[in-house]
Amino acid sequence: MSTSGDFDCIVIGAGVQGSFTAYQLAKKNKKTLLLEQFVLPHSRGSSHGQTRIIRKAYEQNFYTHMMEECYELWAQLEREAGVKLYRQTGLLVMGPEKSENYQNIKDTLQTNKVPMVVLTHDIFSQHIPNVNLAKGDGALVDTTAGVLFADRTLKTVQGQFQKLGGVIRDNEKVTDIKPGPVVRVSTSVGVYHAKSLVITAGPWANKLLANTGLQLPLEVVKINVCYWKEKVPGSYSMKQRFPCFVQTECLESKVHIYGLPSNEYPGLMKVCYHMGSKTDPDQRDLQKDRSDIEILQHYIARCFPGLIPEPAIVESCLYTLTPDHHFVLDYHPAYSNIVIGAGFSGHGFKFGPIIGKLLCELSLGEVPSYDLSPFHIRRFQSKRNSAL
Ligand SMILES: Cc1cc2nc3c(=O)[nH]c(=O)nc-3n(C[C@H](O)[C@H](O)[C@H](O)COP(=O)(O)OP(=O)(O)OC[C@H]3O[C@@H](n4cnc5c(N)ncnc54)[C@H](O)[C@@H]3O)c2cc1C
Ligand SMILES: O=C(O)[C@@H]1CCCC=N1
Repeated sequence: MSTSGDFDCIVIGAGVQGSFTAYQLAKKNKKTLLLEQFVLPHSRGSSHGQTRIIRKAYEQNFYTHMMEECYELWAQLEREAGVKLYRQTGLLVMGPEKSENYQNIKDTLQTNKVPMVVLTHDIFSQHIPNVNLAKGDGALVDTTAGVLFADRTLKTVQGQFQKLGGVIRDNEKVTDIKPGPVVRVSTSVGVYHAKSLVITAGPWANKLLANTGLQLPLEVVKINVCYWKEKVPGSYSMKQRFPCFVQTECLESKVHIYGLPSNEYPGLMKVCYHMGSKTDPDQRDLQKDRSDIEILQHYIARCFPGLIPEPAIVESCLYTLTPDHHFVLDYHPAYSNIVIGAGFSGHGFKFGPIIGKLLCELSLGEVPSYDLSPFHIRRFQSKRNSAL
């Protein structure tokens, strides 16, 4: 196979965002190359694992708006590939009734007429068994929410990209980028040229952007992905229609705690802390902080009495955080044919199809389908609120 070539577009990074971007470009008949440093599939970045939450329950209207179309795009891909990628379970949101976070989510759902159910304390346990709702906490269910099958998504979207004539070259690390009207990309194997470049390198974004003279305020943190054993197997399972959940804040933590019904490992429910400790993505396994697990243990013992409060499995995954936890979807400030998708801050998977569409639009010089001002690089000069 040739180790050099000319493309309409090169996409760097075959995580969820790069894979959907490459697929969208190929759908528009653009000759596209998707480069990945590791052998695919891999578990060193942010997109691996079996499951992710999809939801419309957000504090900000702009995310809920984007999710309206995004659900359609997920369904379209499922139909096109004949694969099931989404399972509706609902998302239980719990948090201090009067808190800003909880009220903002409720308001956004109401404003956007998203189907939801408010669960008062007197009916809560009828609907959600085996969960203790804290005194003073409100509870609602975003009924549109559910679980995305993550690994299956990557396999599917990369497969569809290849069926459209797209080229994936894995085990090929990008080592240099030379900007210009035609961008020159060097890898561990060869040299490629393209009219435009999309950088979706996840936790490695700043390492790559250094080749273009840009650094973004990104922080990479390692997440301990914890699975907890059900005392009665199946009591929090997807089969029993147990929902995903987010606890916006609680006695133990101001940081969100979230979980998904047991499914991928029978008898084990995934419950995680929405923050981790700083790491270098190439040194991930040296970061051994487990203080979040202690917080989770206390929370689980108090609120999920049907789980053994000791993690049965701990896996690793990386978040790439921006200061406000909103994404970066923008042109490179110095080069209009280099597009950046970065900083997905632990909540970007569900947006994959729409991010792919938007990054494709930017790289083709089209007007983006949504107002991208919340995602512009220039916002880092001013302060903003955080996202869920
Ligand atoms: C534990 C955990 C739980 C999460 N839960 C949810 C959830 O419930 N719902 C949700 O919507 N989101 C969730 N997220 C967030 C979501 O998974 C991420 O936002 C998303 O996966 C980011 O994808 P990415 O493509 O930007 O990054 P990545 O998946 O890391 O992809 C970047 C790719 O670029 C490649 N790369 C980097 N540098 C180079 C180079 N020099 N040359 C070639 N290739 C390179 C990397 O190897 C990698 O494959 C979660 C994340 C984690 C870690
Ligand atoms: O994005 C999601 O839905 C999950 C749950 C809430 C915190 C971050 N990720």
